Amino acid sequence: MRIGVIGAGAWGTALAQVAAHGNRPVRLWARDPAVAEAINTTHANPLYLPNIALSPSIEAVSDPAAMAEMDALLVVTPAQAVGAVLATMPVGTKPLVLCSKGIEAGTRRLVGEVARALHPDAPIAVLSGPTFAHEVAAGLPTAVTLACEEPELRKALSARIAAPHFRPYATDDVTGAEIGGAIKNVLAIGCGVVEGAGLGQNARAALIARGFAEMTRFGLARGGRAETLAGLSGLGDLVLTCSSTASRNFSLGVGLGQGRSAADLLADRRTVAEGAFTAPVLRQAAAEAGVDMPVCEAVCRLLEGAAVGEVIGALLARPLKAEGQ
Ligand SMILES: NC(=O)c1ccc[n+]([C@@H]2O[C@H](COP(=O)([O-])OP(=O)(O)OC[C@H]3O[C@@H](n4cnc5c(N)ncnc54)[C@H](O)[C@@H]3O)[C@@H](O)[C@H]2O)c1
Ligand SMILES: O=P(O)(O)OC[C@H](O)CO
Repeated sequence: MRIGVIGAGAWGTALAQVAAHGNRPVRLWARDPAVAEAINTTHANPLYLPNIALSPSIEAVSDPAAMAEMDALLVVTPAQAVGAVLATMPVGTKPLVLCSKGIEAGTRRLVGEVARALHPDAPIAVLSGPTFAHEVAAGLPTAVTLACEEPELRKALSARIAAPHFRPYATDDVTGAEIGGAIKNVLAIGCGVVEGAGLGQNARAALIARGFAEMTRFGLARGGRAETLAGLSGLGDLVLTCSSTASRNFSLGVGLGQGRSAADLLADRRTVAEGAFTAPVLRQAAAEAGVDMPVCEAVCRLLEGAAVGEVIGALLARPLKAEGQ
C-alpha cells in the first residue's frame, strides 16, 4: 500500500517518518514548495520538526496531482484547511485516513463529514491519540486509535501504519475517535490557564475529570461510544495534552492564564493551536445538541478576553449537582 501524506507540518512529517519505517517509500505533500525542497535536499523539516533526521525514502511534493499514484492518503492539515485542501486532491476511491483534530467553523462538521461530502466514494478512517509529533518522529513508544468502519480496510491500514514503536488499536467508532481528539484541545487550553494563573494541581485534575464528563456527554450525543471516548483518542489524548507545555493548546492557555490576550498569543505562532478554533464551534454544536459543557464554555469566554478570576469564580459558583449528571 503506497502511502501519501497531505500536510508537511509537525504531525504530517512525523507520520511520514512512521510510514517510511524500513525504508518504505512515502510521498509527503507540502503546501509550500520551499518546505518540499528542504525535505528532499536535506532530509529534514527544520521549520516544523526541528532536530529530526528524516528517512530518505520520504519524497516531498507540492503538486496535488502527484498524490494520484498513492493507494491511501493520510490527511494532516489544520482542521480548518481540510476542506479546501481535499478539494484539490485526486482522491476518487482512495481511503482517506483523517489525522487532523477539530470541527469546521461555520458548518460545525467533523473532519470526517467534510471529507465524505467532498469525496463520497472514498472510505474514511481516523487516526488519533496521545501523540506529540516530535516524540513519534524520534521513535519513542506511542499507541493510537485507528478507526474505520470497514473491517478489511481497518486491518490493512493498521498493518501498514504499525511500526515497532507505533502501535495502532482498532475500532469501528469513527465518530467517537474524532470527537475525543477535537474536544481535548479545548480542554487543554483550560488546563493551561490553570497552570498559567497558578491555580494548582487540584484544579487541573478537576478540570480534566469534569472536562472528560463533557467530552463523553457530547460524544454520546453525536453517536460516539463511551469505550472510545475513554480510550487513546479521548481520555488518553486529554491526559497528555492537559499535562505538558509541549502541547501548543496547553501553552496557549498558559499565556491566557498569565494575562495575555488570545489575539496576541495566536499572532505570535506559526504552528496551529486547534482548540482556539474548535472552542467557539463546539459552543454552537453543544447548544444545538442540547449538551451542557460549562468547562468548554469557560474556555470560550477566556479566549474572548474574560478575566480568569471571573470565569473560574462563575464555574465554581454553579449550583451543586450529582457527579454523574
Ligand atoms: N503536532 C502534533 O503533535 C499533532 C499530533 C496529532 C495530531 N495533530 C493534528 O494534526 C493537524 C496538523 O497539525 P500539525 O502539528 O502538523 O500542524 P503544524 O502547525 O505543525 O503545521 C501546519 C501545516 O499545515 C499547513 N497549513 C497551514 N494552513 C494551511 C492551509 N490553509 N492550507 C493548507 N495547508 C496549511 C502548514 O503549511 C503546515 O505544513 C492538527 O489538526 C493537529 O491537531 C498534531
Ligand atoms: O500540541 P497540541 O496541543 O496540538 O497537541 C498535539 C497532539 O494533538 C497531542 O496528541
